[in-house]
Amino acid sequence: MTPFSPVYTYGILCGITSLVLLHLWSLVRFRARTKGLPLPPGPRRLPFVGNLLNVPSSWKPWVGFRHLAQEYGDIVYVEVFGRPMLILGNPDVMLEFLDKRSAISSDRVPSPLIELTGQGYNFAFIPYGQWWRRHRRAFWQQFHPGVVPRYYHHQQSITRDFLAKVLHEPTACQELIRYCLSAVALKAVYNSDMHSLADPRLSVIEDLFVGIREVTASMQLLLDFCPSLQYLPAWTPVIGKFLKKLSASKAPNYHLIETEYADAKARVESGAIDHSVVSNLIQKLDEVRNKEADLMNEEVQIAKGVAGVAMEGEFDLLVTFSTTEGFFVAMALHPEVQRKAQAELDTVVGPQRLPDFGDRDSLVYINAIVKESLRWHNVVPLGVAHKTIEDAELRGYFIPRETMVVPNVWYCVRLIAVATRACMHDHRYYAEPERFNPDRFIRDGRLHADVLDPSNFVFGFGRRKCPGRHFADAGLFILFASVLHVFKIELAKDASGRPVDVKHEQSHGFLSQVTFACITSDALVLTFDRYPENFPCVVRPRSEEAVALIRGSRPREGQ
Ligand code: HEM
Repeated sequence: MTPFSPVYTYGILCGITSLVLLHLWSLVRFRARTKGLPLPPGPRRLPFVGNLLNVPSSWKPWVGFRHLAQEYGDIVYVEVFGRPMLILGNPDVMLEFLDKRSAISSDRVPSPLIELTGQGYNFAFIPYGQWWRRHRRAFWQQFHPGVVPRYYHHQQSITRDFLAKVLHEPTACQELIRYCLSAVALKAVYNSDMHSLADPRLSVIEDLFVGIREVTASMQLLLDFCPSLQYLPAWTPVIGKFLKKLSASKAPNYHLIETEYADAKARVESGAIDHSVVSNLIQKLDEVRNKEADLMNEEVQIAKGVAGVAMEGEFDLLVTFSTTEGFFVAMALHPEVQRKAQAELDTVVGPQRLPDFGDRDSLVYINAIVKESLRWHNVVPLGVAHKTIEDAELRGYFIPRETMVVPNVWYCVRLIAVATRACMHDHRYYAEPERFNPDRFIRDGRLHADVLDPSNFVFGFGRRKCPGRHFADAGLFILFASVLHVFKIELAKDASGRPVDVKHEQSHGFLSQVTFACITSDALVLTFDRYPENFPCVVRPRSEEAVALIRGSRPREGQ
């Protein structure tokens, strides 16, 4: 058969006709699905790659997404390699689609990143369905608002231990924050103690962070849209190095979960009684022990996974850590906020004791600082993407099933937190969001219900909303109140004794950490890093009474 033979030509024509018919047929089917509704507005799509070139892949993609929103509106539709994506840029539309209609918008986009970072056990990334529901239920039973007070004691005593350690070693403040949060999680989840920075589990946790810190939104999108890239060899420029770093987290991750679970199980089986998350889960296994073996195996898997997520689902710890780090930087940059907080603490708590959870309702300004910290340094600027499970209509637009939904939380939090929703349209407020200003949440000496709460956005949406939020919020409260009660947080000094000039920034990763440019007096940029060794804050005790208070506070159990 030559290239010009009739059979050859006929074959080609048949092929082209079939492709055209297939395309027309899928168009007709798509039209039938849309019921005449248009897709949401968005940039023009190119053949095959779609909007690949329009999806922001540069520094801080949430800024790029905001530009798309400014051009196309609150609901922007793009497609990359035929896969649909919706970008929501307005708080009302986020709540409408992801909260109120969460029955259809709570799926996850399968991503190669999950296995690559050793997060296969993490139900945060499991598709919406029965398996996810069983994990979520088991997790919620250990972390709903009714049971979180069970952990207050650990959160409080480990925070006090943190104060003593910072007093002793103020230059290690940043590492001690990581220690404090990891120790609380370890105690609450496995009833296991962590006593110092030398604990080897801390470096395991640090290794976990290495992988996730590498995940930028653009890399995530690239891998999500072209999963086969994960099989590229390690020597491949850029992607190979990225993949290698990700996989460094995998082994330590599983090791930590398995070892801690086995230790906790041995304790439970020896009859020791504690109320840690994992022992509660193991005790619950008794309910299914005599039923089918498969069911039992599944329940063990769920218990391990739930404990693993609560302990170091690398995401949670890093988010809480970055929020706390942002708080320290905010305090150093805003001494007036510190003074106000300390005046409140002096009045409500007084110099004779440290704050505790019983003070929470009276510490209005501290509560506002917690809210403002969550808003100001918004660690998950694009939330965690959801996916739709069926075709939907949103404000007159057709949203196809399997659309990835990205809420640009950074944009909405930056805008709304200045005051009420109406202020989103008020240009006078647009300059304000960069300022750390807890007063924006207070009216007449109380937290004001009309001011939109950042928790409604930074913890995500609907059925996927962060189930660890009450635990995280309690931990942030006790840590911030205790630190401010006894310490002054100041900017570090340069060699000539002048405070370094610090500019707060957000890193461009999926989890956006605190970065800062420290500028010396001769205007030389010292550091501009995501995780600099040079924490630009110095922490010192407020007074001799504060030192006595820290030293006299109750030591932790087991010490
Ligand atoms: C400041 C601290 C925290 C922030 C800002 C935060 C934020 C988030 C966000 C944005 C999501 C995704 C929600 C969505 O898909 O719409 C999430 C999910 C999740 N978070 Fe948190 N989180 C924090 C702390 C924690 C802590 C301490 C824990 C564990 C004790 C935790 C456990 C989880 C879990 C298990 C999920 C997955 C939920 C699911 O997919 O069903 N988080 N979090």
